[in-house]
Amino acid sequence: MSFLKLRGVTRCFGTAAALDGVDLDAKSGSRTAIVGPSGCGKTTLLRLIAGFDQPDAGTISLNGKRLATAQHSVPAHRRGIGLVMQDGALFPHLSVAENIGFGLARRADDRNARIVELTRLVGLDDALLTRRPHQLSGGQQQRVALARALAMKPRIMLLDEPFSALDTGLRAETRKAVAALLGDAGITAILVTHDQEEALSFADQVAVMRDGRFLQVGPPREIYARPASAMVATFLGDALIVPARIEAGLARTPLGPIAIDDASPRADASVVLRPEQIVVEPVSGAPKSGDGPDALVREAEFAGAKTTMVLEIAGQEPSLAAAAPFAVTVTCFGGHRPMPGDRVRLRFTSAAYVLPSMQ
Ligand SMILES: Nc1ncnc2c1ncn2[C@@H]1O[C@H](COP(=O)(O)OP(=O)(O)OP(=O)(O)O)[C@@H](O)[C@H]1O
Repeated sequence: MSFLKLRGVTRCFGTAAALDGVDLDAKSGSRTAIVGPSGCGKTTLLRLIAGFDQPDAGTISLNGKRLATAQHSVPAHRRGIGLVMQDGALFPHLSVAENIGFGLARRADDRNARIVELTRLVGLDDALLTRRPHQLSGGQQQRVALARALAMKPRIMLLDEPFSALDTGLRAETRKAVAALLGDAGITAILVTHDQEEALSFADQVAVMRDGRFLQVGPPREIYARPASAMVATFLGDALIVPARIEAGLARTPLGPIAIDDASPRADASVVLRPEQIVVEPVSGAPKSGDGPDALVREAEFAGAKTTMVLEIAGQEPSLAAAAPFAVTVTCFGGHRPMPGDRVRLRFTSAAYVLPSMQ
């Protein structure tokens, strides 16, 4: 059963709808990531769930009880919802211990023991308890913010880009630690992020948002492999999207015929290939069966494990409305690191996915 349930949640500022009829179901103990471009409504949604703002229409329910409608709103402090923000929002004049214990009863006998317990729970050393927030690293500050939120024993933890100020290594490490901790405590988490990798690795449910609506909601593997539209495909990672005519179980494309997932014949379609399905090799000898087209490397941006290239390919399917020569941007991983001017051959290692929608 759904623990957190949103139905038709709408919030307008002036005439513009920041949220436009959002539905969401999150099971108890699950982790949902909301991902989308800047200004699409992610923070507005978290603020409504937290109780800092009220919907103009729709309902927000938690465990079968209504938290908010346009007419009624349970105050934020009665919702049992924790919130961790991008910058941690720690109180700068308080020590780490005072920050963590902020919401705990001052006179409680076990206050200090609970602060130490929470400190250890988030992987911090007790020695940091006397420090002020500015004497901590960004990652340590985020863990203190998390401990402070956990102290209130929330039923739901809302995380608004909590890792974005951290550098890459620390970010991945903190994210993993937080996911494990929330999982162990059985706390339902809603994470807002710009970062698709973060969304896919953190969550068991990803919601892709645009212009105040969810374009697609689903498990990370499903939504990555079977995006509902080109926008979802490109938002969740690098994608090569090519126009296609689907016939006889194959996609006829400007890159030549490409094997596809099962799909019915269609004159006007698009297929998606992810970088891990594309091998870029030096041209050697005649093409073998199953090889893709040869191409000229126009641009190549080397970024360590991956190289992103603009390739020029002699259009192979003149009936498709794609300019010949056809230019594609391809990201590939692997040992071959082509340079501009090189000739390369493409090979697709698994079937492409036919997008259900042309948008
Ligand atoms: N208090 C407000 N008054 C007027 N407009 C607002 C208000 N809060 C948000 N908006 C508008 O609502 C839309 C959604 O904003 P929101 O902050 O939810 O987006 P976001 O997806 O969190 O963006 P970002 O990723 O940049 O933080 C934006 O167009 C924003 O300008």
